[in-house]
Amino acid sequence: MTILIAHLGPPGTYAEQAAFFYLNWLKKMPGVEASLCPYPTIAQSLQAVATNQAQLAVVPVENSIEGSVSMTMDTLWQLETLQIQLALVLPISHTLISCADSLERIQTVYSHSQALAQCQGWLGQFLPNVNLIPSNSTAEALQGLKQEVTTAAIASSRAAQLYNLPILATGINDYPDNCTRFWVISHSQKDAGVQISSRAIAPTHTSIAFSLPANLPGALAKALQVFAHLGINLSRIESRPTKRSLGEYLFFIDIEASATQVQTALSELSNYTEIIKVFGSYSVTLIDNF
Ligand SMILES: O=C(O)C(=O)C[C@]1(C(=O)O)C=C[C@@H](O)C=C1
Repeated sequence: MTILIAHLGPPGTYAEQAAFFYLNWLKKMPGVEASLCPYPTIAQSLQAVATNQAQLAVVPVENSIEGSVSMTMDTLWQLETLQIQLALVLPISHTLISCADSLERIQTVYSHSQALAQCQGWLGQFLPNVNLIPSNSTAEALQGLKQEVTTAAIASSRAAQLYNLPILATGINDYPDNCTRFWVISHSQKDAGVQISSRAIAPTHTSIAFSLPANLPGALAKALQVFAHLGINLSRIESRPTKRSLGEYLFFIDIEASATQVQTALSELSNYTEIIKVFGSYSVTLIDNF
């Protein structure tokens, strides 16, 4: 069987780069066949796994400059059956790609909203008067550049090469150590083979999310104290609207331990929460060979 890996497309996105790294890693295993499968949105990549069109999805979760990728968190909460297998950290270096012969000629810049935000200081300094237009992905933003010389896009130098487009400026992200964390996601019950391949490395992190039974003083503090009392470190906490009513939130938490190590904490946590979802335990790998 060929393992299909869903990712945000078209070819040339950072998500494809992370998925490609994982594909090469999987292919080193005897008898494993795998190929990449681009989808127009992050939500559709995750839905592809939930509906068994693909066995894995590689999706962005968090960026060191701009923070969480809300589409990933919201979709993971909504889809019941997904599980994180592995985290991949990809260094991100953005380039300005355009057929214009100088910055002065550029009127419009397209890119994924995360990439536009990661370069907002540079854009403010060098292209203060252009229209900034968000696209579904950095690679999608490259479509149409050859026809329209007053436009530019922010994407990777790899994407520029792939589509044979000229680079006008490199390293335009506002902070040089820019990196994005991706999750490799599988179906929770299926594809034991895929799960085992990622589990060869001992899990170091567990990601969960929960809602609270009522918006009362100390409700979140009581839930978090469970971890504090047991001496368990959290590496991230994010809130997202429940979408049920204004001011009501879901809390997404990354715990620095595997689910088996924090079993007591998770069962105690259920006393203070409404719904808890455990998204999985996994290890973190840095992609440094691109
Ligand atoms: O548009 C892409 O190339 C993506 O892979 C998406 C994405 C993101 O959603 O954060 C991934 C990495 C970068 O942070 C910029 C954009």
